[in-house]
Amino acid sequence: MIKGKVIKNYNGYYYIDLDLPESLVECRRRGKLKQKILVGDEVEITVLDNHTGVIEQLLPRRNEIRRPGLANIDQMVVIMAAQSPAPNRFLVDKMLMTCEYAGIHPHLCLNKCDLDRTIAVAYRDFYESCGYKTLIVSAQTGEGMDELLSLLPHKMTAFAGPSGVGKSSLLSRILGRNDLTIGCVSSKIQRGRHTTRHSEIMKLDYKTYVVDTPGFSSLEFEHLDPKELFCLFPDMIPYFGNCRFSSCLHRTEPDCSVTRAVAEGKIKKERYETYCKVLTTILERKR
Ligand SMILES: Nc1nc2c(ncn2[C@@H]2O[C@H](COP(=O)(O)OP(=O)(O)OP(=O)(O)O)[C@@H](O)[C@H]2O)c(=O)[nH]1
Ligand SMILES: [Zn+2]
Repeated sequence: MIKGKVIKNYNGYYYIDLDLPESLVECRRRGKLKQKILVGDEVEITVLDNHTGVIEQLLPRRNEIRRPGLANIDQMVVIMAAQSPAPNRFLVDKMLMTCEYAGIHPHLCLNKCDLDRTIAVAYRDFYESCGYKTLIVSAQTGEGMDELLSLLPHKMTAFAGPSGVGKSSLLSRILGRNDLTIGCVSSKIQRGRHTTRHSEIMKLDYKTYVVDTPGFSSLEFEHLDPKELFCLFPDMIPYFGNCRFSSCLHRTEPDCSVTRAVAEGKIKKERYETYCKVLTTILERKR
C-alpha cells in the first residue's frame, strides 16, 4: 500500500496525491471503510493501474474543520482587508478563536494595504502584540507577497476571511507564481458567488498545499464549556489560574487575576471585551 493525501472529493471519487511526479490517483473507497473521508486526509491506497486505485485505510487526523470539511490543516491565514470591507476586530478575534479551538495555528493577513496603510499597521501592531504573526499585503500591487509565500513551504495552508477581502486575488497571485504539478487550475477559484463550493487543495510544490475555505466563518461557541473559553485566548492564558475562586469566569468575581491584568494593561481591553461578549452568549444559550 502507498500513502497519499486526499486533495479533492468529487462525485464519490477521491483524488489522491502521492507526492511523486505525475502521481494523481483517482480512487474509490473500500466498502468496509466506514469513516468519513475529508479533503486533506492522509490515506493508504492500493494502486490498480496507472491512475486509479482504492482507499484502504484512513490515517489519524491532526485536526479538522466542519464547514467546509477539511482535515490536517497546518496553518490558517485569516485574511481581512484594510478597507472595503472595513476590518472588524470582533470578527478577527472570533476567527482566531475558531482556529485555536480546532487546534490550527492561525496567522493574520491584512490585504488591500494600498487602500489604507494606517489601519493595516494598527491591526498588525495590535495582533502582533497578542502573539499572532500579522502580514500586510496587497494582492493588487504585490506588496508583502514574498513574506506570505515564505510561510507556505512544506505545509498545508488554508485561507479564510469574509467575502470581498481578496482571498481569490491572493490565491491567484500565489498560484500564478508557481507551477502547479497537478491538474488544478487557478480559474477554479474564480467561481461565482452562488455556485456550490467544494474544497479543493492546490499543490504548489513538494508537500506544499494551499486551500481556500469558502464558508469558513467563526464557530458558534454555544457548545463550549464557559470555563474552556479562556484557552482560546493565548495572550490571556499567562494571567489565568490565580483567581480566588476556582470557578471564576473573570467578570465580576472578587480577587480575579484576569481582571487585575486587564486593569494593569497586561491584557488588552479589546481582547478581554471579546472574551466577555462571547462568554455572555454562551451563558445565555445554556439557560
Ligand atoms: N485595492 C485593492 N483591491 C483588491 C485587492 N485585493 C483584491 N481586491 C479587489 O477586491 C475585490 C474582491 O476580491 P476577491 O479576490 O474576489 O475577494 P474574495 O475574498 O475572494 O471574495 P469572495 O469570493 O466573495 O469570498 C475585487 O474587486 C478585487 O479586485 C488589493 O490588494 N487592493
Ligand atoms: Zn478570574
